[in-house]
Amino acid sequence: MIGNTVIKLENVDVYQQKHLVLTNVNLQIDKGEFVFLIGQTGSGKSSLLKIIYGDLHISSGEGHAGGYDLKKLTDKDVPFLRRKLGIVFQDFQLLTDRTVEENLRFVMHATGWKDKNLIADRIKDVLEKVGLRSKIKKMPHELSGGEQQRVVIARALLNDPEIILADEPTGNLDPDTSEEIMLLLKEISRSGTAVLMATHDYQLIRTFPSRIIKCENGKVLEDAKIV
Ligand SMILES: Nc1ncnc2c1ncn2[C@@H]1O[C@H](COP(=O)(O)OP(=O)(O)OP(=O)(O)O)[C@@H](O)[C@H]1O
Repeated sequence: MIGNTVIKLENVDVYQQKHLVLTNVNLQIDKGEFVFLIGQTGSGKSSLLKIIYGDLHISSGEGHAGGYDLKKLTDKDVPFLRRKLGIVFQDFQLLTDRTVEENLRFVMHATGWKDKNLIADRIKDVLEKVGLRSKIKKMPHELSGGEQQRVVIARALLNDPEIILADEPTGNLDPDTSEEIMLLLKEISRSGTAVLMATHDYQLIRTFPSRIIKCENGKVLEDAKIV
């Protein structure tokens, strides 16, 4: 984090291969902010998130995320950058052959945690935060879709990230469960972790008014309105 700023992109062009997806992107997200990211299919939302988590490189412009200079990012830096970013994507699902606790422990080992007691405490901590302390020994298939998504959010919180990047986190959930997940993400942002959430769910945006940015015609627009 630089000052209170978690993400800062200045005049960034976003390419997928040779295809220019977004031009001259300027974006700042501060500690604890909640931001919706909207735009039609193919407008560049995922590409924008990929720039932030180091999956696409910045060729022109300047970018910082989680204290890293994205332009100077090396392959070795990427796992460390991702510890500063909690990633909640539909394709980062739980491992189906192990319990909630084992899923969380797996990530902790992969991100360098060694002390058994600290690991156990942290797992309890994040499950408490998402209201699933009692489900620690359950297998993913024993949980509802909303509960599974809460575990995914708990997993994203393990390394105390500066921001959660969420790509359609309510995409597979019914309206009531979607609202519960939104309430949780809002609460997380209030406690200081910023949230950037890509969504197509305008009803959810109406229910939880927040800053909205929009990918449209190759640009990222601020103060977007939904109709
Ligand atoms: N790996 C890739 N190689 C080449 N072009 C790509 C690649 N991934 C995406 N694109 C192109 O980049 C553009 C932006 O795609 P992106 O996935 O960022 O859109 P999106 O707004 O996230 O869409 P959705 O809402 O469907 O997830 C599209 O034109 C897409 O075809």
